[in-house]
Amino acid sequence: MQANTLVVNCGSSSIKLALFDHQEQKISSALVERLNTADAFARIEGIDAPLAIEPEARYEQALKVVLSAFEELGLLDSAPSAIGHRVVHGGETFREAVLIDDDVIEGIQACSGLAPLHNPVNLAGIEAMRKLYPRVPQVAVFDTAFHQTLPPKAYMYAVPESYYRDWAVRRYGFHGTSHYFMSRETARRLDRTPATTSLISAHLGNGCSITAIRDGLSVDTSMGLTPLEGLVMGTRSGDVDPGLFDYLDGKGITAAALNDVLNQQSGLLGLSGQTNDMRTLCDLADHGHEPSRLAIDVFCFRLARYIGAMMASLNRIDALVFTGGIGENSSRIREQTCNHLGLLGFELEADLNSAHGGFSDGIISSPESRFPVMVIPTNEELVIASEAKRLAETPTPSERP
Ligand SMILES: Nc1ncnc2c1ncn2[C@@H]1O[C@H](COP(=O)(O)OP(=O)(O)O)[C@@H](O)[C@H]1O
Ligand SMILES: CC(=O)OP(=O)(O)O
Ligand SMILES: [Mg+2]
Repeated sequence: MQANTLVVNCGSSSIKLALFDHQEQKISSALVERLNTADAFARIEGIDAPLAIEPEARYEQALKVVLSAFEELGLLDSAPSAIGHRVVHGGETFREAVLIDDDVIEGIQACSGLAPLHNPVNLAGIEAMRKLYPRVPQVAVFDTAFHQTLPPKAYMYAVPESYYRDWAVRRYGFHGTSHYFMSRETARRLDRTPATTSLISAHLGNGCSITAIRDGLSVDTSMGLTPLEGLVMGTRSGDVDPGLFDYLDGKGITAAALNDVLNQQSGLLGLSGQTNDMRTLCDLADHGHEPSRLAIDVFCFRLARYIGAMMASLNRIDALVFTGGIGENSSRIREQTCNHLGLLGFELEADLNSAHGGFSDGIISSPESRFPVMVIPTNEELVIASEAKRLAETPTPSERP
């Protein structure tokens, strides 16, 4: 079976690829890891042997290796008909997915300062794919797009209003493609329409964010101007007192240096001193490593506080939904978080929560719970593929009759 749409998600040290057919069924996926190091490798779903990637390979070289393997396996014709890229920050310029041209690339570059860990590498992937497939329509799908419906009371910071007017300082929110998928999939599973479904969506991966979705629209979210605000994450601190910047400036740590620390050396890694990986952290805590236990406690408590906060934006809750690597796989994190929320009426059913060694898919709350709690695996790739296909098939103004 040959692919129609290719989805590319370039991270700082990894590339995730997915191939979809004409019916939007996934036919394969691949993951490149440890990019820019001597032990870079790629793996294609269902194939045991890893593909060798040259040491210190850049995006284009790594992509070529995977794409040739897809071709050899008969999964990809000489070229796909559309390519969809995940782009993290679209600022106020991009309110929805767009076909990529030189102006779009410039627009994405202009937003790079607001997502320095993400946008430059997303662009590296776009540039590489444009070189490899110059004639294939390529589409950018933004993490920020779904949050364009936030009301001003949720997106404005209480700072001088001119910061918004002059410098576009506001909450943008991220992981929008995942939260959008959650809103549609939750509605489908509850036999409702998206426009009548309200939920709290907790996306817990390496980056973590939570969104209040009212009648299918994002109305509040924990990430802000950049993907640093909000929940505790793998290496990101989430919320801190902004007074920290001046205080540590007095100790010789500049704002730029502190920003790097808060993005790359904080969160679970900073608190535990060991790892940003939640699975490893849970093992360490089980073996009595106190800093790891503390990191988990801070993670769950912050998350519980945010679940409470998101209720202020909703007039009904059809479900609290967990997703992302941690949300989908860690019964322990879901349990510890919901244990803070008894007063609000969230109650898990232990057997449902811990079925399948932690991995869950479906309802995990008890019949007594005031609100259903669910686990739903996210599928950002599917949303990106369907946006890419839709835009690639939309006639451009010059093609319209
Ligand atoms: N069984 C598990 N228990 C706890 N954490 C897990 C488990 N499986 C995966 N995770 C965690 O999920 C996180 C990665 O989430 P994922 O959504 O795959 O990341 P990314 O944001 O890179 O897509 C890691 O912290 C990993 O340890
Ligand atoms: C925006 C963001 O945090 O993305 P990720 O989870 O991929 O780091
Ligand atoms: Mg992710």
